Amino acid sequence: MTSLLIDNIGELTTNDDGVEVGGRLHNAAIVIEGERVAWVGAAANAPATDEQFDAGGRAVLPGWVDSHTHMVFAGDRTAEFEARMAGETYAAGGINVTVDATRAATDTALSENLARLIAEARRGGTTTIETKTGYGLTVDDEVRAARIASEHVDAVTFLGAHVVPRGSDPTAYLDLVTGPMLAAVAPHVSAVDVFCETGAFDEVATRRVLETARAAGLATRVHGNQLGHGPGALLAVEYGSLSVDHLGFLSPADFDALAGSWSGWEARSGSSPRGTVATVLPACDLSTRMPLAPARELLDAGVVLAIASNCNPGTSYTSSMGFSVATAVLQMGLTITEAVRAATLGGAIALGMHMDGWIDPRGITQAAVGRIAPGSRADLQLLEAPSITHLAYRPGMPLTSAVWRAGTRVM
Ligand SMILES: N=CN[C@@H](CCC(=O)O)C(=O)O
Ligand SMILES: [Zn+2]
Repeated sequence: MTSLLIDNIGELTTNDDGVEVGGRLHNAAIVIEGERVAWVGAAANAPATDEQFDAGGRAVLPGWVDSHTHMVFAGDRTAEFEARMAGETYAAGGINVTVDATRAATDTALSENLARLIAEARRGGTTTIETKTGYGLTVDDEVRAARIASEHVDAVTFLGAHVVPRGSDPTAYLDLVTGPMLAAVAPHVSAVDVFCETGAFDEVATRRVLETARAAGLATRVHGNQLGHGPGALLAVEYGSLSVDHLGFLSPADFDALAGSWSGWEARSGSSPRGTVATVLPACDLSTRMPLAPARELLDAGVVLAIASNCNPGTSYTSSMGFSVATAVLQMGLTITEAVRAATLGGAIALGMHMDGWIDPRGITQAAVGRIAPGSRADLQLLEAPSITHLAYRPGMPLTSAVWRAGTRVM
């Protein structure tokens, strides 16, 4: 197995509290062996290796873990975006425009579009990607989306409960989603999501989706509290969902429930019981002109936070985690260290990938992601900057200089 030394790292962010709590290492080095990190420490103590890469005093951090995207789609929604920027409000019904385009697309077109989006994400430093179905909304179209996604990404989530498709009866559609559709899609996915919102699925319907998913042995996630106050966050906690995502509108009871779900959990060991991750989606909040989720307050309340791109053609047509991190710092009140941690380790926890031994959609057992520590998957990015601070200090600049995923240089 070939070993690679990444040497002369000016600033190394590991997310490994055993190395330095909430901190960054200076004059550091990393050794990669095969797909995993083998050693992390001071450059002066680095062991001999087969190959060497000089980081030139620049910053290295874990690859981004994008725990929330909707990348299996066709078409775009430029006209809807223009109307929104002219004053229209976002409504769930726009999803049906993408459903029509996606159903009409060939497998090859969907696969190529997904590959294009993943390539964009990799160039921006993303090494782990979750994506959802949800633009098919028939049994065949949802299975097709899940199958195509499972050939490309690290985690696939079933989102048949995205919106009731045009022309369908809501009760009959819920029966379909929680019955034959779930059964047909289950072999291709690791989790089930539901859009719990006015215009999508109400509390009763959301409970049914979460109950049937749980009965099928699948993890759950919830799109909640995006367009207004609602039961999404409370239901996610009640059903032990891995994450609840969006969260622009939270009540004190929502904060209490999310924080309570984490009491007694230590991120370092990953010990149970684990709680429900609050996933904020800054690019989506901006693109829909919705209030920014209260990320600062969630962290202060003791909730584990993730930052994701929510890349999709309706509400957030970007896979840029760098942009999301910069927004979280500049507009949501996070420190750069907190934002980077939420966009790496936070996403990994939201996906259940922060510990060794998770299984990818192709059935391959994988090492932990979201940290740079001995034994973790060697997913890391080199910045064209001396410090992660530059991600927010120089917003919008293409700072990703090199990316390794599972020990292989991918950019
Ligand atoms: N909120 C629900 N689903 C997506 C939007 C999908 C769309 O508008 O196409 C989201 O996360 O924002
Ligand atoms: Zn979403």
